[in-house]
Amino acid sequence: MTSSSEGEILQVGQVIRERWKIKAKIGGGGFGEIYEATDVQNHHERVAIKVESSKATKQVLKMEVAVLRRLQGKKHACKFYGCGRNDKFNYLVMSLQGKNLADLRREAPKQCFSLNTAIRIGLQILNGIREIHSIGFLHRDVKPSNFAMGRTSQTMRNVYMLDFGLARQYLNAKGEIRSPRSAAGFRGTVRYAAVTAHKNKEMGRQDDLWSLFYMLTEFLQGQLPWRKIKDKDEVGRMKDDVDFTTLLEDCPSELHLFAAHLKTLGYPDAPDYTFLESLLNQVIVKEDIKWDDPYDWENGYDSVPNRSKTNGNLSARLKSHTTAVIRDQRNENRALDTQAPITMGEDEDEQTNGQVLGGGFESAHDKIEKPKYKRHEFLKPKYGTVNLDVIDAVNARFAACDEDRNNDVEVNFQLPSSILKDSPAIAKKAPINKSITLSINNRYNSNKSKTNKISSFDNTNAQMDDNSANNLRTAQTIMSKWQGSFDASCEEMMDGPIEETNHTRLNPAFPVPKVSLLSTPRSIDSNTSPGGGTPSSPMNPRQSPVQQRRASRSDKEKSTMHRTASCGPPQSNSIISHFKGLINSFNNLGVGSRLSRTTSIEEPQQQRISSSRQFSQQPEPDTSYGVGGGGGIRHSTSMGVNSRELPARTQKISATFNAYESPEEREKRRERRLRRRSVDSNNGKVVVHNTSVVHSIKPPHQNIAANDEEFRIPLEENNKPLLFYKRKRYQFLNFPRTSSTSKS
Ligand SMILES: Nc1ncnc2c1ncn2[C@@H]1O[C@H](COP(=O)(O)OP(=O)(O)OP(=O)(O)O)[C@@H](O)[C@H]1O
Repeated sequence: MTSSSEGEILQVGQVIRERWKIKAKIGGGGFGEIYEATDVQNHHERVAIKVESSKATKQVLKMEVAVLRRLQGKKHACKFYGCGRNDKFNYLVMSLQGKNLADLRREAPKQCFSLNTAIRIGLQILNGIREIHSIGFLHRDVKPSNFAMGRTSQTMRNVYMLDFGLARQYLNAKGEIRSPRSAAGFRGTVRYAAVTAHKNKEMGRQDDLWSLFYMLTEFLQGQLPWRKIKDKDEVGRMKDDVDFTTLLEDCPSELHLFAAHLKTLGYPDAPDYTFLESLLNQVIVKEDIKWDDPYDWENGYDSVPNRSKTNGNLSARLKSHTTAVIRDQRNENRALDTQAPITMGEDEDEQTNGQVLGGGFESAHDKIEKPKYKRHEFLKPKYGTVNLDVIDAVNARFAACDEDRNNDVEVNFQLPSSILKDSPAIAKKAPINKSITLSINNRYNSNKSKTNKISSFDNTNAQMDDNSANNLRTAQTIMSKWQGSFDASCEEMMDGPIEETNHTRLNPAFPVPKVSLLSTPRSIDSNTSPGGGTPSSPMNPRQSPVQQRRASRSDKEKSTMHRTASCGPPQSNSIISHFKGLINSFNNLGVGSRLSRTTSIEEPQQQRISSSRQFSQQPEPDTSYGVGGGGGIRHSTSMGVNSRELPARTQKISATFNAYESPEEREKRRERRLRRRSVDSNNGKVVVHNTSVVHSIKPPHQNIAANDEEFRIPLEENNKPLLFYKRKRYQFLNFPRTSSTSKS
């Protein structure tokens, strides 16, 4: 134990909330500091207090509190006594436990436990993991230092699970498995993390159990082959290619079966905890282990065999195999990397080298070397180097942010008759109105049910998707890939109540039968332009690097997406352009553009009529916005299709956004737009009516690539390419930390 000193969050003798008096610092991990304290209001009961600085970039204590509260009453959870915050720190008060398993193993002469101890401890950990899974969470940092033995005579043989700072909810409020993100940052501790984590994939329940498997192996063998290896990716490759026969040499054969079961499990699969438990129980029976036997540390490690010696150097024996694999796979595995900063928990005892660290604290060296999680920053990509998986992860984040917010946007697309003619499937689905409704942000909930609220979880960092049924997962994933473009700012969503404003909820002007549109730009690209990069694609000339990467994804990747093209046959380029234009417009809105936009796309012969009827802006006094001073205009708000007044052949997409814009800004924008359009204007193809721009659409059979400009709804006022918006959207992820609130 170390006493707290200057520079640490709490000082010895300090009393928190007139109740908990700090006695000593007993631990300090990557995310906080642990102190022993006494409860001066309750017979000086000894408690543990975990604190994190309120200025810490990683605020994990709220998650810890949320999980620990839900675990109350479970056998392997500490008692929760209270929590709170002040301007300096956040704290969590819980029951004080004894030594953690990492320390206990290090104290053993050969850094390993007897089979007797390892299996019984393993069984308890298995049950602890089962408990946290039963409340809908993954631990994601299962490792020896996150399990401690009880401290009192009643609890000293019980294992307690600690540290829920990296926990993640895998069930939604309906008890359904949340859709996996196709990319997730590395979470956990390199030595014990499952291969899934190394691959930046969404972790499932089986991954906590893989960590238990590595723990058990280390308990028995005294080391893991990748113990000395710092490189996360290399460790991941070693785990992926490990020879289990060598790894589990001299271990009970049941451990092979343990691993074999885990290998059969994917993200959504429920592990067979009972089977795994029975495997460990078989060892207990086979080895005649008694539950009352002392644990190794209780009898001074007398019963610990010299396993490490009989096993020789496990790392060395496995090394030649894995090195060869590493060389072969190095390039291939680079594809697993995301551009986002990868952070990781570090090996807990890499520096111990077989020695026991006093009190089990991290050395200063550990602390310097230990990379810190950047929980909210890991998705922030470098400009221009975003890969698709990161985009998917971002979209998942956005999905998490829009929980129960009324920010859904619905757009009705009136399809050009030429397309309907070419696409009987669409025509069949929307026989009367020839419309497609695209629900934006209301992802996965085509029935618009909003029952996925997880109301009791407002005050934590948990990320919750409101995605629902498993059988919709494919569609959900697809929708998220596209619809992420429409999400509003996380900042806005996370920072307290949202007023439902017109610009966050746009209703269709005329409700029409809804048809889900599940084909993504990616699949559209592949349909219309195999390879995604042919010059004939109308999108191609302006494809951002992200789009190009998207288009050039390998066939293998594409096939694993199980894309659903519910719109039937490949669609005409013009409708794709319409959608893309709308996406771009929404992007503008999403990044907080103050532009007012009234845009119409319609057939040439109708453009003047419709523009005058439909798209004239409706100035209103600038009273309700109260920003930007007087003289601003609040524009009308509507989005949808209105073809009632128009002749039957007119097909149009209209989008009018409600946003503030001063007259000067509007005028400047108009001038810029005119400059941009001057060429086309000369051909009479673009008509500027008032402040509305009406673009003519060429019939699909014409060479639209050459006239791509015509098909684009104006983008941002500086006409930056799409990537600009993508980048802006990522910036939302860097939202300022919301201040935590006391839960006590
Ligand atoms: N309730 C407790 N009783 C006794 N010791 C505790 C308790 N909670 C934590 N500790 C000790 O503090 C150490 C670090 O705790 P914890 O894992 O919660 O912090 P952390 O900052 O998340 O650490 P890391 O990043 O290394 O996982 C534990 O290994 C354990 O030894």
